[in-house]
Amino acid sequence: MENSKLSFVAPYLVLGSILYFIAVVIYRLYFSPVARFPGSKLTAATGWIETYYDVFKGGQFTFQLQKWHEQYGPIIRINPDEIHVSDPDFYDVAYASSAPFEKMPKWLDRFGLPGAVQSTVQHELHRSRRMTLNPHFSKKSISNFSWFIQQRMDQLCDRLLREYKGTGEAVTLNDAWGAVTADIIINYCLGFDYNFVSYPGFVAPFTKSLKELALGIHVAGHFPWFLKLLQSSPDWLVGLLNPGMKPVFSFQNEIKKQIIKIKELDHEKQSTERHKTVFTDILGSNLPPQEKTVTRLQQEAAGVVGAAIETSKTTLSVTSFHILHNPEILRRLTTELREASFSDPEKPTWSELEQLPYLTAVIKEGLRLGYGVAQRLPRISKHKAIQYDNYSIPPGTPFSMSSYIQHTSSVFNDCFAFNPDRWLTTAKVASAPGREEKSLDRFFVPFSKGTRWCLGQNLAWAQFYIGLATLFRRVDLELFETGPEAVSAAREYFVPLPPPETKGVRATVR
Ligand code: HEM
Repeated sequence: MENSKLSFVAPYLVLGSILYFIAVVIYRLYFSPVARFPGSKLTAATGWIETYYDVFKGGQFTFQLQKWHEQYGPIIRINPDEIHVSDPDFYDVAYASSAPFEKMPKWLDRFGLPGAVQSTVQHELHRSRRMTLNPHFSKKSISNFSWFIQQRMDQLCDRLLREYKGTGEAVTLNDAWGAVTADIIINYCLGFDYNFVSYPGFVAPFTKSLKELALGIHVAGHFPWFLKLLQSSPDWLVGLLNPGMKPVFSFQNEIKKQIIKIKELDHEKQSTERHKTVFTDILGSNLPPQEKTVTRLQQEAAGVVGAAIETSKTTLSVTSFHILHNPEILRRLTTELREASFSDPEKPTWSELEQLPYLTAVIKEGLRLGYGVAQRLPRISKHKAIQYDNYSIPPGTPFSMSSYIQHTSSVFNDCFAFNPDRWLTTAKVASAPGREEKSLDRFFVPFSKGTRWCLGQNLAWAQFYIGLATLFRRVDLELFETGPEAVSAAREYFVPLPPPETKGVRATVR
């Protein structure tokens, strides 16, 4: 009896689903507010195309966007809901500093950190969170901490000279930079010193786990239920299934302990701490109590640390590769560093290093070809349409641009070549014939622009100046079995990654 009921209903269910699917596709293709935007009909009809390129083809959606732009023009629809623009001049509109743009609600949970500043959807909530954090990342605040960056770089160079010099053994610079960067950011934000720089081969289980986490970003973005399932499972079970995640759990537990400890200190003691952590700032702010819960603080801290490590590590590795791969660049850089006069010749300050034109140009070129966050950065204008050429992007529609596509656009002549000299001329460029000519800096967007631009860029700049100057002043490195593919952007997992078979930027010490 039950069986015959089921066999009666089943065909109607199947037919109903097919009709629903057809109706959705017809709506998306012909009646959606973004139906008239150019682009592939297939990706306009279903979000599975994005999932296919991101998850099943391994971080290929960003590169597919570029191919679609070549085919359909500068403004395209990239999935049923979202518009992508490839026009260097539009960046100042899409990421305008005066615009109260929001982020996409569907990405709120993809890092598993919905309480973190970078996940925040609403403009006002983001503003209050960001204003609390801003002073901690001001230039003055970072300058006061630059002694630690120098100290950690000296420790790294001492080890390279003591353990690697003349041995022929190669060091993987990605790991070395990962260790330094993680030490710096964790100490600066949380007040712990893990001393990853002292680990064998500079490989710490924690930084290894972060790499693995990055590889999960597309699965978490496209299948949020999977992340929720992992988060609701006990740590011991996830650790059993994926032992690589254990260091992340213990890091999160330590953050929790630290927050509880700081919460227990009274106000006076908090403000006299030797080095103030981000928690001290948030707890001492006038944010409402729901913003000061242990869970929210834990997510904010993990978010800041996560945002810092992979981006800085990639940029420093890419820059180091290009310096070592181009003898003329290495020669000019080391000559400038040797001939400059510093108040303390052994330890130039960040502000003294900023005055060096060639070092600055090398860092900028490293940031350009490191792409920072290679994935597109969607924004939503809630109430006002955004105009691009003859197209009006309706309010509530996500629109995005990508640093990868911006930095490989025609404004950067021979865009894949590492050419610091492009930053040394004052010549202006136009993104197309007849358009306004602007300085190249206007097209430089590794930290994005607008209200959501990188919170940690002062710390990033300080690390790059002090880090690269110390390494290339003190250590004579030579690339070891490393070609350009080791720093090529072959996959996009939020940050750009080289092909999986590459072994990183390896070098011996002469
Ligand atoms: C090479 C180094 C870095 C690059 C290229 C970079 C790039 C970026 C970009 C493009 C964004 C915007 C992301 C978005 O719109 O979703 C961003 C945001 C952010 N970055 Fe960085 N970043 C770097 C280093 C750092 C460091 C060292 C820190 C930590 C101190 C940091 C913390 C953050 C945070 C917290 C946000 C979110 C800001 C917000 O939503 O208001 N970043 N970063």
